[in-house]
Amino acid sequence: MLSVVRNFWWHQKAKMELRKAFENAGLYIPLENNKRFPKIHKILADEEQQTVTFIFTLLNGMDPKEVTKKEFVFKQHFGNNIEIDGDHKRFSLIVYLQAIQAELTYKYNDISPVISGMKVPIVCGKDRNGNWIAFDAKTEPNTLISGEPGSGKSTQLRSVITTLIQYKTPEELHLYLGDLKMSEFHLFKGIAHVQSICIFPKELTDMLTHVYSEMLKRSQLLNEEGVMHIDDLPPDKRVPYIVLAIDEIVMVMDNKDIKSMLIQIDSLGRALGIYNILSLQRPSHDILDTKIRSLLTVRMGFRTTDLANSRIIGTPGSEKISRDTPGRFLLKRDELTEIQAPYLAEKAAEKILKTYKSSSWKNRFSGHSKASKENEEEFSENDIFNGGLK
Ligand SMILES: Nc1ncnc2c1ncn2[C@@H]1O[C@H](COP(=O)(O)OP(=O)(O)OP(=O)(O)O)[C@@H](O)[C@H]1O
Repeated sequence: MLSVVRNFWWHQKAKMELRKAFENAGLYIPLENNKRFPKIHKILADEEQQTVTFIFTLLNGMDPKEVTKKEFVFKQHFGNNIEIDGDHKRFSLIVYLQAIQAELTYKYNDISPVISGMKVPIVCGKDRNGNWIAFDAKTEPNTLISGEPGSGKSTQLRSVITTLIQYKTPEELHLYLGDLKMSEFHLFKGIAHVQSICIFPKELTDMLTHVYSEMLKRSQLLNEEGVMHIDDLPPDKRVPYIVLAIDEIVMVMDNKDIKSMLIQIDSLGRALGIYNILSLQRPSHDILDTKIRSLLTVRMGFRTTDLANSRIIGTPGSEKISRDTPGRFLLKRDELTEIQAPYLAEKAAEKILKTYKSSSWKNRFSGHSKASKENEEEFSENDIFNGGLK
């Protein structure tokens, strides 16, 4: 009985607080001696998720834009951790009772139980409820990481790649890295998993040509063996997973050959065990046209300058991320989730990676190496650019 009473009073208090917020936000219709407020339909408390959700509808004639414009008033009443969503009439206001963790130090041991069992785990970070979030590139093969300078993209790539190196052997996973900013991937030089680190567009073209020809070979192999996925190949014919990661693609997306190969790799890579992660500072419709965007199904939207940028990434709300929280981003998969990325400093990464270095390491496509010439002999330009997989 006591809990029923407590529940009733709690509901009344929450309702009154929302009414006060409507009043301060000017969301009401004045009557002679009274005010008509939006209709509150439901107040739901979720103990597990630590949220309170209000569902309300505006009265006819009320401007829905006022709700988002007056978001600050709702924050004054319910705190900074709220989310307002709705269209022209019906809205939800979610109040998060637990703030997202602002700093999260990268520790492989914390991540390891979450990714256990995944084939090619891509670590994201922690959500509001303190749960680690990661996904398997085997089922979600192509990812876009985007956001303005200093928002945390390179750091995130560093954590993702460092995690993969610790999780898979060099026989199980090959990494192909494009470092067009010439800033990040030097850390991975000498790592046995890493086949190549490219810093110039020509090297990148050679590297992609190689990955593309590998894709054709794998496709033929699956055909010959009559299987649908590289995981189903007989043990003596197994091939490693490939992760292709390119930091800052803006420099090369006007190169038609590179764009064409990326589109084909992203379209066909899933069953062939070839996965792609692209990072990009300033998204625009020119760089991320609809074709490539539709293939990059996972999006990590770090802080952006405005809503237009966030929309291109597919993470509206990224423009609201504060400068004071680098590493904070919105993860778009089926749903949009706010995440804090782990922080792995360069020095800490160097320490982890030391044990994975090989003294016989060679950077395959650096300086336009002969490996690309071998591929050119195996596959003609027609194979590569005019649908050799048909
Ligand atoms: N997950 C994180 N947690 C805490 N701080 C972070 C995190 N990620 C990045 N930072 C801080 O933000 C700084 C910039 O990060 P980073 O270089 O990854 O940004 P970026 O988006 O790649 O920038 P640019 O596009 O200019 O290279 C880092 O030096 C670090 O101080």
